[in-house]
This record gives sequence, C-alpha cells and structure tokens, in this order.
Amino acid sequence: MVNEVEVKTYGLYINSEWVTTAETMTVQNKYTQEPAAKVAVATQAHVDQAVKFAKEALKEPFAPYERYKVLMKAAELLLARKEQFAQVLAAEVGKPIRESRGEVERAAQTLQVSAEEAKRIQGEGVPVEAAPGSENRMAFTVKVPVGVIAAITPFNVPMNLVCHKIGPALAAGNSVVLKPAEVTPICAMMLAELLQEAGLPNGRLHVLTGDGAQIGDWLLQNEDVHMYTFTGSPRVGELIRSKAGLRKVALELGNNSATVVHQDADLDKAAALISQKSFNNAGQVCISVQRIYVHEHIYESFLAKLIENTKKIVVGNPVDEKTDVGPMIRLSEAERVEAWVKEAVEQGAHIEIGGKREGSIYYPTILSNVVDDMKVCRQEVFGPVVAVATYSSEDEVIARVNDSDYGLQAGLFTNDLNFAMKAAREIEVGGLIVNDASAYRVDHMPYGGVKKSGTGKEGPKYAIEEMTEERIIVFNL
Ligand SMILES: NC(=O)C1=CN([C@@H]2O[C@H](COP(=O)(O)OP(=O)(O)OC[C@H]3O[C@@H](n4cnc5c(N)ncnc54)[C@H](O)[C@@H]3O)[C@@H](O)[C@H]2O)C=CC1
Ligand SMILES: O=C(O)[C@H](O)CS(=O)(=O)O
Repeated sequence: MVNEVEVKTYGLYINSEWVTTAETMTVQNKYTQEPAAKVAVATQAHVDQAVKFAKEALKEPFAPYERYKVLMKAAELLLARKEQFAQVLAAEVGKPIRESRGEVERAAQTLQVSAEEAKRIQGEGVPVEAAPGSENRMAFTVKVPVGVIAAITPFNVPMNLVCHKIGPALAAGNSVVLKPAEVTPICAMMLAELLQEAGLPNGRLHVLTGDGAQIGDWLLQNEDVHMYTFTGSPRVGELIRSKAGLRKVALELGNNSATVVHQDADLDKAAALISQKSFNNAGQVCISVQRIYVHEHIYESFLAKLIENTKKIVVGNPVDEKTDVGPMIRLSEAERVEAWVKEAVEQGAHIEIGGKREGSIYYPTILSNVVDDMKVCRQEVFGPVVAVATYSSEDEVIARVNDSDYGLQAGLFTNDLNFAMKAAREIEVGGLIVNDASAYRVDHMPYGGVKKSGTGKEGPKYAIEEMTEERIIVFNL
C-alpha cells in the first residue's frame, strides 16, 4: 500500500486561530523523504502573543467537569480517527504502522486518564489546631493551577508524549503553549484541531512551530510562563533548567536502559520480550533495552534465543503491515549509530546480527564481547542496537546497572524473589520492571527518572502534582 499523506500547510495555532507566516518549514516523510506537510515558522512576537492569550484565558472559568468532558470527547474523536493519525505518524516519524496505531490508542488513554484525574484533584485537612496557640483555628489545602505551562516535546512519540503534557496540564486547569519537535509536528497540529472540535475554550492551548532552540529560548525569556515541562535530550533539559530561574521545571530525559537476565529466568520469555522491546521505533524510545546483562551460566543459550527472535524482525517501509522496524528519524542519526557500532567493533565487540545500514535504516543489531566503557554501553544509543555482556554475581550486576549517568527504568528477569527484592531496593532508577524488559510503560503509571534521566514524574495523576500548587487556607475562628 502506498502512503498517501496530503501535503498541507499548517499555520500556528494561537487563540483558536490558524495564523499563517511568510516563512514555512517542510516536514518530510521519513521513509520516502518526500514532503509530508508544511508548518509555519513562529517569531518572538507570535510566542509572546500565545503566552499573553494563554494568561488571559486563565481568567475565564474552566471547571473540572468541563475539563473532563472536553478531554473525554477529544479521546473519543481521536479513536474515531485512529487510522488517519496512525498514517501520519508512520509518515512523519517513520514508525511502523502497527506501532503507530498502538501509539494513537495510548494517546487516547492518556487523554481519558487525564479527564478522570480532573475530577480527583484534592487537598486535605491540616490539623493546625494541634499547635499551642492555634486551638481556635482550622485549615485545609487546595490545589490550584500553576498558570501558563510551556510544553516542549521530542520527535519519537509525538502523539502520546504531547498528550502526556497537555492532558494533565488542561485537566489541572492550566493553559498550555506547546512546542512540538520540528521534525514531527503534524500530529500535534491535528490534535489541536481535535481539541478545538471537542470544545476546548479559547486560549487554553496554543501550538507553535519553527526553530526549536529559538522558540525554546523565547519561551524561557517570557516571564509570564510559570512552568516548563520538557521531554528530550539531557543537553536541552539542562539548558532549560539553567534558564528557568525559580520557575517550575519537569524534565523527562534520556537513558541507556539495562535489562538483566538472571540464571533462573525463563529464557524463552526473556529472549522474546527483549528482542521485541529493543528495536521498537528503531530503538528510538528512551526506555528501549540497550545494555543486556546475562548471567554467565546461561549466556550462550540466551544469546542464541535472542538472535533467533531478532532474525524474525521485518525491516522496511513503515506503512507495510508486516514491518517491525522502519527508518531512523534522519540519515545523520543512522550514520551516528553506524559509527558507534564501528568504533565498538574496533575496540573488540562482535556483531552477532545486524550491523548494516541502508540510507536512514539501521538494521537491528546485537553486539557481544562488549565492555562497559564502550560508547554503545556508556552513552545513550537511541537506535536499534543492544550490547550483551555477562556477569557472575548479583552484587556485580547491580553495581554495573547503576554505573550509569542515567536512571529511568531497568528490567530484570528472575524467579528468585529475594534477588528481585534486593534489586528493587538497590537499582537506582525511576522504575524497575521484573520479568519484563525495561521498555514497559502504561500511561497511568508514574514515569520519570533519577540522575541525568530527569526530575518530576509523568502519568496524569503524577503530572498533575507537578502542574498544581498547594495552597493552605487557615481560618482564625
Ligand atoms: N524520558 C522520556 O520520557 C523521553 C526522553 N527522550 C529523550 O529525547 C532525546 C531524543 O529526542 P529529541 O527530539 O532528539 O531531543 P531534543 O532535546 O533535541 O529535542 C526535544 C525538543 O526540544 C526542542 N529544543 C531543541 N533545542 C532547544 C532549546 N535550546 N530550548 C528549548 N527547546 C529546545 C526541540 O525542538 C524538541 O521539541 C533522547 O535523548 C531521548 O532519550 C525521548 C522520549 C521520551
Ligand atoms: O520514553 C519514551 O521514549 C516513551 O515515553 C516511551 S513510551 O511512552 O512510548 O512507552
């Protein structure tokens, strides 16, 4: 089937209007390299205008039940248009069509859970009367919106990660100025159309496209932005934190995710799940398996099963129903991954399968005989490459998993409850997944890392905590 995506020009979405600009940018189909759409290029005046409308919108009532209805309606409309959105994702990301449909379904769930959470935002009674001299007082807290939130999102999951920002932000009563990734903004623009149709009040959402660094900087300069929520690279995350001053910042950053296969694990299950979760979206998932630590007693047998499963992966055109792995986001990224693998091989690694590039497609690759200081282990590959190493003791593997700048999620296959509990206590991550690979996520769970993987949690209930302020009300009776 040929992917026919209409080449449409999107304006900036400001105060429920589509604002055209003299300058536009082309968004490419990542497999065919043909134009998929054009988007407007915002100036600082557009950024300031969007923030101004966002701030003004906060003065208009938007009650929790109204937020619930709008977000639920948006989820319903999204599911009704699942195929249209999935085809756009396949084109703008190069994400295989079955996986793209999965992302749209998850995005709808994220909106639904956000809607439900809109009705559950609550404070608590505070027994101030327990303090000497306060016997005549009563107090309680309320959660109030932070105000205007700037949301900046990455290219790899452009639909669901946008919903993880605007869903909770709107549910909590905020206004949002969204800056989607330059290379994958189309779904975000379509989502804005959909939210408007679902009845979102004017001014609550604005979407700006153009130069990411420039718009990011203008958003940071604008004092009327109260919070920044960012998902992307550690480099940009640190930049935002350093420029945000005293304002709130939530950061979802990178990882070089480890998954451990212990000697008592179910090897068939481990090999099947790890091969599937290492190469989804061509490995461009920040919890994608990258470092695989296998107990030395079962190493040969596990590796053979992992290779066997990986051989079945179909590489090709994302719109083909059979395709499991499509292109990377850009040629230079595939070339970078190729160079890292070449360097690892020069340092002694063996390519067990893969190690091949065709244009921006990099084939699923398993490396063995690796050492922890190779780039493919130490840094974030963000591509379809895994590095398999052996270990001999529980303490050794926990120390090696923790020997990383990152700490988002890790996986552990074991049937030993004591080892699982020890790992739960000692592995330094935001989430440990037992008997599955690191890349497990459902959208209502708390999600976020430690160390260079970021600060703050996503998952609507947890993101709402970040996106509200707690206010105490004290009565002197
Ligand atoms: N923890 C998580 O949930 C996730 C983390 N990531 C991480 O994101 C990275 C890959 O995504 P990319 O889109 O390449 O990341 P990136 O950091 O290059 O870009 C992310 C966003 O930041 C914008 N941006 C670029 N420069 C900026 C600046 N100076 N100020 C403000 N905004 C700026 C971009 O336009 C884009 O919208 C990887 O490191 C990956 O691990 C990706 C997905 C999820
Ligand atoms: O971190 C990412 O790349 C995504 O958040 C993982 S998921 O939400 O697509 O599972």
